[in-house]
Amino acid sequence: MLEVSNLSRCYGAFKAVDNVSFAIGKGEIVGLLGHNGAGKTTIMKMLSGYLEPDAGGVRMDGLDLAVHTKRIQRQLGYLPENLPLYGELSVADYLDYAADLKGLTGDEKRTEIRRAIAATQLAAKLDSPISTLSRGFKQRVGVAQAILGRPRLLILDEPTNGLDPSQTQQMRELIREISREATVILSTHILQEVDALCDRVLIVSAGRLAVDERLDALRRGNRLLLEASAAPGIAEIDGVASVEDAGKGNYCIALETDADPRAVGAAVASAVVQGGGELYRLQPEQRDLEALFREVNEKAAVNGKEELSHAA
Ligand SMILES: Nc1ncnc2c1ncn2[C@@H]1O[C@H](COP(=O)(O)OP(=O)(O)OP(=O)(O)O)[C@@H](O)[C@H]1O
Repeated sequence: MLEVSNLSRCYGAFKAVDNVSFAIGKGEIVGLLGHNGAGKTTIMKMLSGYLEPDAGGVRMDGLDLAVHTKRIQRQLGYLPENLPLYGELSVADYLDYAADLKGLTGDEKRTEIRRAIAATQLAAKLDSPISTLSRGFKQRVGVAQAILGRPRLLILDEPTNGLDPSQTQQMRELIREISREATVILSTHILQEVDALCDRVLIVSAGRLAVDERLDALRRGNRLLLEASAAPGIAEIDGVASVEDAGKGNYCIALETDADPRAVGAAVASAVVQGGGELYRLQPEQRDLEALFREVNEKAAVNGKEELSHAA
């Protein structure tokens, strides 16, 4: 549904997004995770057509966003990080204005506004000026404008930013509800948010895409750690994506997405033994989002130091 190819964007000489590619299918909830300044907002702005990439492109259902900008924007909803809400407008007036901006008219406009109000439970606040709303309600107004027109792709930048725990819970339920009809990309730097909501995680580090992984695969464990005297022919085993030789008889075996770790483990064990080698250890690697995130950041820190020493 959404194809992002080699997206890059600089601010002056600084490269904020560097050659990012991924594809997202219909109905997925994808978390875009990364430290402050990693490039999440810049990517989302480019996905929504509000910022032009310097290189690369975005396609939705095969259509190029740079060419069919308006047509694609009508099918997407965007909650920016700092949504400019007009404080003096009432919630009802603001949503009316937002619906106009989306090109909604007549009955469709009325139906859509009603639907967005019901989905975000804003009925009690319709006449309240936005400036008088709590942070949580302002965020709901932001989501309400984003879902007007039943977007097929919803892009939410930090949707629970500044919300208290109960508002956060309500927002997560709302996002789950919305995802029944739409593909959702949400950016956050909160790991639990991704764990609680998403099917898949993209981790951005220093503008680059460091990880693109399904959370069920991550939980199931998609790597095997092998310690053996030799690892003959392991890379050719069905279900093995790659084998990294970590030295001293240690190998890290990455599995293909749909591979069964038990079946691949059994095949690896036989390959070692039948090849005349000795098997010392074979186990699935236990990883969770936190470990993965830590790994990415450690790698980024090492790369950063190397780049600095090259520059010196
Ligand atoms: N308009 C701009 N001009 C110059 N630099 C910018 C601009 N917008 C973003 N940057 C820089 O680009 C980098 C990526 O910023 P971006 O806002 O995309 O990161 P982020 O991952 O969304 O961060 P956060 O989690 O803090 O919102 C940062 O170093 C930021 O300072």
